[in-house]
Amino acid sequence: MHQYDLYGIGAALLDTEIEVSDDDLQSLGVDKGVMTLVDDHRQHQLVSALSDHLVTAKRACGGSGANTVIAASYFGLSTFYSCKVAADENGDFYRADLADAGVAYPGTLSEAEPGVTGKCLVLITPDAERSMNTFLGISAGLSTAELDIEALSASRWAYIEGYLVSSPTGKAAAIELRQAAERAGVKTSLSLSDPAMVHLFHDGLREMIGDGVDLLFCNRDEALGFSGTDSIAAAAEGLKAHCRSFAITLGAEGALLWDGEREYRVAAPKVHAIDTNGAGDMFAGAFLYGINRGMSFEEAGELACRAAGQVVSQYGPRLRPDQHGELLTAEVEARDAE
Ligand SMILES: Nc1ncnc2c1ncn2[C@@H]1O[C@H](COP(=O)(O)OP(=O)(O)OP(=O)(O)O)[C@@H](O)[C@H]1O
Ligand SMILES: O=C(O)C(=O)C[C@H](O)[C@H](O)CO
Repeated sequence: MHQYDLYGIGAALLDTEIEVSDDDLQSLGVDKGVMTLVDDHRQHQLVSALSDHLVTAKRACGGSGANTVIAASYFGLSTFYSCKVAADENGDFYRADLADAGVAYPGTLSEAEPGVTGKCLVLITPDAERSMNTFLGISAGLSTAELDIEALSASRWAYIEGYLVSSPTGKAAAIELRQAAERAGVKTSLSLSDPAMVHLFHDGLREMIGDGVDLLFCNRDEALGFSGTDSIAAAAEGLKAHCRSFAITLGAEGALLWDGEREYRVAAPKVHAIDTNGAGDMFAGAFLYGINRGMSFEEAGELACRAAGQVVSQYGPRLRPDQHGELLTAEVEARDAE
């Protein structure tokens, strides 16, 4: 009997989203389409330069891994999340937001230390692309101290955010989590997170993956960068050496899935995309829900594409709680109609 369906780990970040033009990105010197680590000062500088463009006044706890685990929780999985916040207002907010979403967390999250909770400034261009400037704050010190091996051992699946590779202690925590999961017979999954992480920390990601995870998530650029090729077919072959199954997301073209035996292409619904922040995170959350509930890769991929299609049609990396239930109802109706 498993206490949790999904145990995740990642950086705890509060998101602020701002709509900008490509000219804004250029004049502010922001790299488009990737996550760049910045200090507090640079983040403030960007926010004040763009304060009249603000699109999300509402704070929500983000960070890629949290977006995934919260989505999985709203779909109906029992979830646990390891992360680190500071003893500040954002830290209190983050803890409350996780609890509201029904996500359990380790005791260490309640013993927050002095410092600053991490923040992510997400700049959205008219082509719906997201360019992120992240100040990790106290999340840079996320470490094995935030792991709860008992909770992990009582879980069905583990999910590791690849962004952790940028912090030496975060990477060590990710590796220990994977190894503990392997010892306890918990299935392992990991997201390569961002093309910049693949480019800057390729070897670190290899260490985090070890002899291979059960399920690897990545997008097109991450797959190509990780495999050092410019063809998706070749990248897919290359990835098979590092995992027992994968889901490669392909933006508006949906996803390429491999369940260890067969490959499947799943189409994305036609939507008007305005903000792709968190699209990959939602895909992973919905997909993990699906396979936890016994769906085939193809069925889980269809649900994940529908859910991610909804996320890119609205601002912010998360859906409202009720939207998860609506997606599941639509899923059942679509299957009944087949
Ligand atoms: N324009 C779009 N139209 C429909 N669905 C989309 C679109 N863009 C993304 N999606 C959905 O989101 C999923 C993930 O998108 P993508 O491959 O761009 O991942 P990503 O780059 O990791 O996203 P992000 O890093 O911004 O979270 C896709 O598989 C698809 O289901
Ligand atoms: O868009 C992505 O790839 C993300 O991972 C989303 C961000 O990490 C997250 O919302 C930032 O807090």
